[in-house]
Amino acid sequence: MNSPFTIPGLEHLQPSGGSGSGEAAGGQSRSSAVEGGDEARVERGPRAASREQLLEGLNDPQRAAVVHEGAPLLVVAGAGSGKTRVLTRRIAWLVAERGAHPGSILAITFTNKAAAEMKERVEELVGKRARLMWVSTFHSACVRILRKEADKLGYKASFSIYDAADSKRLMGLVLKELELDPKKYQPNAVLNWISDRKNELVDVDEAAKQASNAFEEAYARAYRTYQRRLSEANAMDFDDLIMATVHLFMAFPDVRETYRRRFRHVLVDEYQDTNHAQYALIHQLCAHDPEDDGSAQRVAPAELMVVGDADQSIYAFRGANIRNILDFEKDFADATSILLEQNYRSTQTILATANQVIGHNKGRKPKRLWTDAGDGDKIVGWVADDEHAEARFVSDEIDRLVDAGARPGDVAVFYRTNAQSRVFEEIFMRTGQPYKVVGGVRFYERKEVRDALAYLRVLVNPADEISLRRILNTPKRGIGDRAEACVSAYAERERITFFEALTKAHLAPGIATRSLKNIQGFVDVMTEVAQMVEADERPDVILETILDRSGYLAELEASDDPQDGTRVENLAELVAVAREFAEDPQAGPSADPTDVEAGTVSPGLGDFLERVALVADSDQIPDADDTAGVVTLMTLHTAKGLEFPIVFLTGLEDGVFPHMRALGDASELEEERRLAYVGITRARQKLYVSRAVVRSAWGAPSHNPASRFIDEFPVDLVDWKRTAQMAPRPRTEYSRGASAPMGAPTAAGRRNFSSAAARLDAVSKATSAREIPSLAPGDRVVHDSFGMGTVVALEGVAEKSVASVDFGSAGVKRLLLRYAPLEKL
Ligand SMILES: Nc1ncnc2c1ncn2[C@@H]1O[C@H](COP(=O)(O)OP(=O)(O)OP(=O)(O)O)[C@@H](O)[C@H]1O
Ligand SMILES: [Mg+2]
Repeated sequence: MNSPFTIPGLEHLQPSGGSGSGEAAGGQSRSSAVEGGDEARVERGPRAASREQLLEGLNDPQRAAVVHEGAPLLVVAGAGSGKTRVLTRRIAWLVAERGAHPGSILAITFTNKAAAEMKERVEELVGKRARLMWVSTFHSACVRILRKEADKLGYKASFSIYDAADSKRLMGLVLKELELDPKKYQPNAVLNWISDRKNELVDVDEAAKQASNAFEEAYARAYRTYQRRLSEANAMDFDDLIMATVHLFMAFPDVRETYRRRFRHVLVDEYQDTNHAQYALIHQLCAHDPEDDGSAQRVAPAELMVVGDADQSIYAFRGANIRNILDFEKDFADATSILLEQNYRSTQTILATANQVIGHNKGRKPKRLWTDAGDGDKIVGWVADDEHAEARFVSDEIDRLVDAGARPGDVAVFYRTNAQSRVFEEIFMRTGQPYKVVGGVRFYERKEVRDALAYLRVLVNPADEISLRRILNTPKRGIGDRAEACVSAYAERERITFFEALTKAHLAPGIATRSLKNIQGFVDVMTEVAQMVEADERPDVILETILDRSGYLAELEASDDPQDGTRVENLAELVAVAREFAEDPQAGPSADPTDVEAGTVSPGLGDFLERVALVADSDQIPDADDTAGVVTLMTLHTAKGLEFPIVFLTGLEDGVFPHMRALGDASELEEERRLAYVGITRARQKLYVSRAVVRSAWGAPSHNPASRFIDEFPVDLVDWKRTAQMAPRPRTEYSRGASAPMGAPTAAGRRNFSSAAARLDAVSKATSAREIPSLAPGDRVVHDSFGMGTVVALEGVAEKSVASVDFGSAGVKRLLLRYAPLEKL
């Protein structure tokens, strides 16, 4: 079956195929989060690679990094210089040549997807025992530690992991409890503030001390209450995972000692994007122990290797601290650095452009990054009238490239913000070009999926109040807000959890008899199914049982709303995900070798929930083998670490990229420029840059001047195939704003305004009731989420017309035409 982690409705857009070559001159190649390349030549199977094979295809400094022993090692180098390749080979080298036990290796990657690929490569080199390594993101590694040690922090091992939506709900409750005006204190703003504190390891008490005005005091109070409620719910948010692990090590030196004894080798990719908390964690494991006066039997610190590129630091907004890489030699005694200077990814043209752009950032260490891949093609520039014309250009150009022998899987389209994918999706749907949006609408964010997961979480952790309240009256079972409030008040008074209060609801004052009966029914079902969890029943079986026993499925099935049909299918998909997990815990992109594989424990519901909780945006990158026929769309942030033969860098406009927010801020502008550097250096052979003169953002069309980054491109390396139509000044078009006079719309501009107005109109129609298209069986249609389909049947009349449409692998859907975002082709 398809990967369970793809978005239902888009799976049909994944033909198969794929080949690889790590050599830029090697023609067709696939995208890869780590390295494609000559790894493919290394024999698969249990036989370990020879010493020569482990060092094959590495240059001298790369080899030096692989075989380095002892002191902390920093590999700094520009994009595409083989940092990730070196890290991967070093792991294999440690196991194969230095006799390191795989279980003594902790390797940190930025995404679960990258971790899975890295593990696979190492396994190819050293065989199955590679599975005992910890190759994971910071978050996954911390979860594994915390599951074992949770009790020391006052948590149960079954703690829930709250994602952004859960945290927001909880913050809503917190703000209410503290009677903070929701207009002044937005949940997201408070959460961001708290996240910043956690990334800096500032705990609740410290934050309260630091607060210097009434606003901050209120934030600090919200932080305190939020943490209290998280811990009452036996839950942690994402930032807690790291902070709690650091605090654990600080508070329990013996625990830290255990992990220092265990991890003899720590390796970190993308080190430039670590934040302070992550840095502290590495420090705990790898720095000399300041309390070690030689008297106690302390363990020597682990061998540490970090690789990174300060020019690619793009997560400052999430607390990443570029100083971590700049100060490495200060932070770790007797550290060594190795520089890599040869780029193996891109042509000279692409590299020169990237180097020149990033050269505009101040206070960076200049780097010499060179390639012997040859000049390659010039960069192609295109100025479109509006964003639709830009998308058309990209689409036409892809057609042309494919006719000339390229595969759609070789192509990536990048943009600054998620919302920009929409126009590209529209045109690809029209032309029938299969595509994949990485990090778009997420399967796990759909309501029904979240509801189902909330049920499971409560079964594992009844203290999880947010999940419990979510499902208490979903489906509707006659437990109203009033009853919920009574239970909540009772819980607070008795200092018991919300679930316990439910079991004793008859003792809580003010609840109507009918509500009591309904509460009892709910508690009975949960208690009964929880016994299956106790008995270690398979996650898929538990899921099916609870969907059935809770009445959730029945309610959807009885509904006339065609959307509910889709919901049932999504739940079926979730059951399939759980089944696949039960049968093969290694499956899925965030696979992590746990004790499960060691054969000690069978994969339980808790393991399944953990897997699901840790699936990050970027994990929707399809497997290389699935992507040969699929164009990849993604934001620049998601593109980090990847490579593609052909790249379209779109929306190069001031206010779009660089982002509006950064225009007035020198340091944010530098971060945007690093993002541009990341984008340009993803391209191996061919780079396109484009911009739109008029763009409708949030519905209102605006004239955006050309991105200032375009000014920074070497003029002679860009071949402008089309320049702005309205300002025919070919010699000045590189300069910012020259082609798009503000406030002076030309005829073309006005046309765009009116077409934008028409689109707006269409949008507002689409969100309310819409005109019912006249359809006949056999008609081709396109749906906003399911893509292209064929009408197979029609029923009902006028307002009640329902069409059954076959959307290929997304299945046949019944859609109420009055509301469905459906267009006849
Ligand atoms: N010595 C080498 N010979 C041939 N190809 C190489 C060599 N080193 C790296 N490569 C190839 O160059 C490409 C870039 O390597 P890699 O992804 O490891 O670079 P990176 O430094 O991690 O890049 P980024 O900064 O973008 O993360 C890959 O296709 C890799 O297989
Ligand atoms: Mg890399």
